[in-house]
Amino acid sequence: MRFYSTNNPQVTVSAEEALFHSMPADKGLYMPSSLPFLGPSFFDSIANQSLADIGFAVSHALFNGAIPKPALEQLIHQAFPFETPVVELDAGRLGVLELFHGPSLAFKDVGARYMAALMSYFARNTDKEVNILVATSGDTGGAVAMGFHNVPGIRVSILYPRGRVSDLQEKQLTTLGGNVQAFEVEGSFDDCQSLVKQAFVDAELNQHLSLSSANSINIFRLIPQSFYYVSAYGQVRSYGKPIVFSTPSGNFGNLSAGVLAQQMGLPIEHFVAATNLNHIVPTYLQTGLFDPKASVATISNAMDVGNPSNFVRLTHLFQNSLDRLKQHVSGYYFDDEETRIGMQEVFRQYNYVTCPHTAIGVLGLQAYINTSDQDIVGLALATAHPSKFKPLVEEVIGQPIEVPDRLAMLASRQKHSIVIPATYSAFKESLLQTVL
Ligand SMILES: N[C@@H](CCOP(=O)(O)O)C(=O)O
Repeated sequence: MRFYSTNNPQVTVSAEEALFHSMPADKGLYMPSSLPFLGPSFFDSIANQSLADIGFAVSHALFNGAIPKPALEQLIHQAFPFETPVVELDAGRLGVLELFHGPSLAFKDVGARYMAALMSYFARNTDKEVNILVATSGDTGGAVAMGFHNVPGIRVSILYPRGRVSDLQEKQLTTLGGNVQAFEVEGSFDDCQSLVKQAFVDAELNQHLSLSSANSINIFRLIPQSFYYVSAYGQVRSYGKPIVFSTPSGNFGNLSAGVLAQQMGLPIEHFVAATNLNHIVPTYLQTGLFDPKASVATISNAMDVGNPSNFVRLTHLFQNSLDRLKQHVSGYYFDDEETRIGMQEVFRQYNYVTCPHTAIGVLGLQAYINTSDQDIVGLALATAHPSKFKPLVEEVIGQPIEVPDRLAMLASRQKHSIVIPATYSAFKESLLQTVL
């Protein structure tokens, strides 16, 4: 499997290089040079297996022997000791795909743990330290912190926007210690993401440090996210209806992963791109104008992204054709008041508690269903456990909710962060001081 840069399709690199270097020097993003069409019969044969078995079967087809089968099988089973169950809200019509059963209680565990396993495999014979930089608006940071905590030869630096993540999300980023450190940036998520991207193309910094990313700019964060679309298909295909996924979106990695699965031959009828007021992609789908903006703070903070990294991948996946993109993806967006009402309605109608992001996924799906005359099974991706947003969720639904022990125990832990202004010079200086 080789990967090209979206800025220069002529130059390709190996899987190992795309994994460790994350971003090409020309500032594009890596994409698979050729995606194997595995076909519906391949997916039918694996779709009812565990997430780990699905991950192994798809990875084996993609790596095509580059990682020996027993090693691949072992590393993927270590990465995925959890499942991604579908919970039906209205049987055969509407459900949620729960992606929050991993250690950090968010869908990002799937990509982060797969990357950590692959990096450990490829780095097993070197003593070079890899520095992972990651920008987070809430969920990626916690998953990466846990996925890479105590992984030998790896240091993790997490950048997050001060005051713009939930309390428990912040504890996940700032309390592990060891090889994980957190930079609390006086700015927005977009500032954090821009600092990380500048670091990757800073020749001087790259002389001192071997840098890699665990954000969705790294194609190996996205590939494993395609596995749970396969698992979902297996759980609802017996209805024999077209399947529509509604993906709550910020950086658009999750939706791009679904499109990768679709293009490998997984029968997916349509996608809904559901966002909060950071509606750059739904607006693009309406107007054809891609107009990134400074992000707006919302109650669905993990989706507060004003310049979605993976937009370029989405356009490449549809050969830069807006019409093709629109055939497969519809966009909807919702403000905070609509999100709150959505959370209340899902709780009232189905006795199911959602986080604000998942509620936006359900709202997007309902909006799509209202415009479609097809009889479909709609699945909204439940991206995070509601307890990560406990005070908000309890206030909105008017009831206390339970917090899983692994999250509750963080509340009393001491936060450690390095506060920096949102300037590249401050970040670079601080990074060099702490990791060299
Ligand atoms: N929604 C993310 C923002 C970073 O996105 P990523 O998919 O590129 O890691 C978060 O929760 O941090």
